[in-house]
Amino acid sequence: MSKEFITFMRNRVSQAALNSPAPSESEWESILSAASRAADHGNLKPWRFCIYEGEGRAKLGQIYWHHALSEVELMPESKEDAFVKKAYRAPAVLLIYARIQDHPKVPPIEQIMAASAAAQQVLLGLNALGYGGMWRSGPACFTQKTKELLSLEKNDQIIGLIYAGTPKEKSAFTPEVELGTHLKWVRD
Ligand SMILES: Cc1cc2nc3c(=O)[nH]c(=O)nc-3n(C[C@H](O)[C@H](O)[C@H](O)COP(=O)(O)O)c2cc1C
Repeated sequence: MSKEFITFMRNRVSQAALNSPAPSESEWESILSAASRAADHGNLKPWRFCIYEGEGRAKLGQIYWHHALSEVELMPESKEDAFVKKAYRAPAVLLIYARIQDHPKVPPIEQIMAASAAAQQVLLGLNALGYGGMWRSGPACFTQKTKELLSLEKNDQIIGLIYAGTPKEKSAFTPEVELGTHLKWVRD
């Protein structure tokens, strides 16, 4: 099992092209429970999850659109559809954000790291159940305007959106891994 698990992690790939079905409610619960075992300094559990699916994605699409309206002067109304459609790139979209607490020993960056670790666990969990996922972000993830539109708190930090569903095609390739220049041993 341990060797298989290493191979499974080694060969993980993102999937941009995703169809229905997305994970069921109980599958999401098991993925997100497993993701909630991410490393977490101070046991703060800073990750928060919100799943948009079905027509719920229209709400997310409207957030993309209203964010764009707030950023671009004279944005033509005709562009609304294109922004809303982004939320429909997959049958489900998981928003992950970190709820940052003031803590004497755990600075915000560590809370963001813990929530990011949870996001990576989500990707693995999706693949483990036969689903595909793609972690996306973009400048809109890092503005106060988006937080307002999502009714998040001022100090919350968006980690990203994981688009989830069933891969349109099974990935046949083994991703390249270049460890050489990323690893140094210090032994004496
Ligand atoms: C924090 C974060 C944000 C990302 N945002 C985007 C994005 O907005 N658009 C995109 O195409 N890929 C984005 N990616 C990269 C993809 O999720 C994916 O990792 C990349 O396409 C490489 O594919 P692979 O995971 O199969 O190696 C992001 C990755 C991370 C970790």
